[in-house]
Amino acid sequence: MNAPLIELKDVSRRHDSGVLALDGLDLRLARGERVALLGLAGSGKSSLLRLLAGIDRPLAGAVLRQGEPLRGTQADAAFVFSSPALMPWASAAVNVELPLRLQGSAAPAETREQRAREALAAVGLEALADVLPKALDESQRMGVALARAWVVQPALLLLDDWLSQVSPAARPGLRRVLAEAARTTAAPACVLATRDVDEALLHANRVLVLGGRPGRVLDELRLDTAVPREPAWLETPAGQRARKRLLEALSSADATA
Ligand SMILES: Nc1ncnc2c1ncn2[C@@H]1O[C@H](COP(=O)(O)OP(=O)(O)OP(=O)(O)O)[C@@H](O)[C@H]1O
Repeated sequence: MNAPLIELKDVSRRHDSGVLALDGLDLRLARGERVALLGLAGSGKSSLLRLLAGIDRPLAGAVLRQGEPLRGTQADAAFVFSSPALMPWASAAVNVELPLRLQGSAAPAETREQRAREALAAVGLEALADVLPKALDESQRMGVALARAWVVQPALLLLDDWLSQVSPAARPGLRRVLAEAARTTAAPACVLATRDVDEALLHANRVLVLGGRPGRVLDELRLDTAVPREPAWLETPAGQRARKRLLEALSSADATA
């Protein structure tokens, strides 16, 4: 059997402040897989994403990338946060190019720009490549942030609460943009951290409920239907059963925190 893209074995993570954020955590993540980390504030979701990206190191246990110990950050691991954090003075294309510049890409400027435009095309924003962020609406700005992650051709895409500050009406469109981008190129493994049960259910084939202090996996739910799911799926009997189970797991997390 092929090694998973990333594997965490009995991992714990202590922050420099002394806080033990995670303990005894196991996770195998396959290429192209869509996982949601669901948990209350402080349950360790972001800490786990940072371990997967190689930004932080575990206190104990192992983080393996295709069977080898992960050493430092990975050029093909990309984050999207709840704030798009675009440079206001730079066009969408220049914003999207930024990771290539930061990675010290040896590619000529024209190639970098071409890749930025391709990443914008992947999220349906090619026509806005030369536009400044202030001329974009909120979902276009988040689309540019997604393109900025896409430009590195990620094998691992880490979404840290990415839709929490987008208005509810704009969320289905952005989920579809992500799904469409993943269809047209090699789909990255995609890990979404969220406090929102419905967001987890619409995104993932596997939902891990994190909870307790330190954080650990309290429950794991596998879902077979294709993703992304439309919000109407939440009202089906399968959707309601899944939501009930996750809400119960979250309230037990609350009790153990
Ligand atoms: N850089 C840091 N330095 C010290 N402690 C931290 C740091 N980051 C997180 N923590 C602590 O680690 C624990 C887990 O935090 P983490 O941010 O991973 O949780 P989270 O589930 O992502 O929370 P949220 O939903 O609020 O983003 C918390 O107790 C938090 O205060």
